[in-house]
Amino acid sequence: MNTKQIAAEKAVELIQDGMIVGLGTGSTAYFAIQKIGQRVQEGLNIQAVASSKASEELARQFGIPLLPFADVEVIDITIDGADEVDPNLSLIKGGGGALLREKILAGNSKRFIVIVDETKIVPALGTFPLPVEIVPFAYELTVRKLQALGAQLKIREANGTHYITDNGNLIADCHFGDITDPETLHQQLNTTPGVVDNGLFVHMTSQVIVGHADGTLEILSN
Ligand SMILES: O=C(CO)[C@H](O)[C@H](O)COP(=O)(O)O
Repeated sequence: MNTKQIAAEKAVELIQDGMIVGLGTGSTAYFAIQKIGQRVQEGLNIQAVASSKASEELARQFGIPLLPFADVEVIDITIDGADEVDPNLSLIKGGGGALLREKILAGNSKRFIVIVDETKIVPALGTFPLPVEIVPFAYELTVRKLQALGAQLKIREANGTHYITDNGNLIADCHFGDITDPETLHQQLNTTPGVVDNGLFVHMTSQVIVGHADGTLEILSN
């Protein structure tokens, strides 16, 4: 079992009968979705909501019952990966492009459990480029505003053209150097016209489950 899978399967132990479960996106979340599917086949009675079309598809493949968002008041637990985790358990997410829906799930969850391998634990956020979701309309202007905030950025591409999120938007992958005050940067970004949301998750994490290369697990919480 690899380190991502160890962390993912530990997180899935927290799921109990009757819960509404938020499904993250990415290669670590994949292992969680797979394990949830296995538990459902063994009789676990839950319903789930997905943070991306890809995870929705996986949930279907693994036989996990999905719930329309209109029917959800609150999610009991969301399990998701991250690109970086700092000592305050602030995160960079969105490497897989699903940051907006992931944040909606996390923000509507009683518990937001982050699953990572040890390489994601950093002293300060910012080595991984911060994904910022921006609307296609006048995106060149939005890019200039982001540059004025200090970003060196690239518009994400896939198959030789702009990468388009599940919400029909673009992603600007932004380097700001070390992000020592994620709360302020989050606010600056999300008050920039044209920005839909950004991949900083501040004061949202309940627990981080870290898989180490030697096979051990570590649980971080504030
Ligand atoms: O935020 C995400 C997707 O938008 C992922 O959780 C993040 O990119 C980590 O991915 P992985 O588990 O594949 O390393």
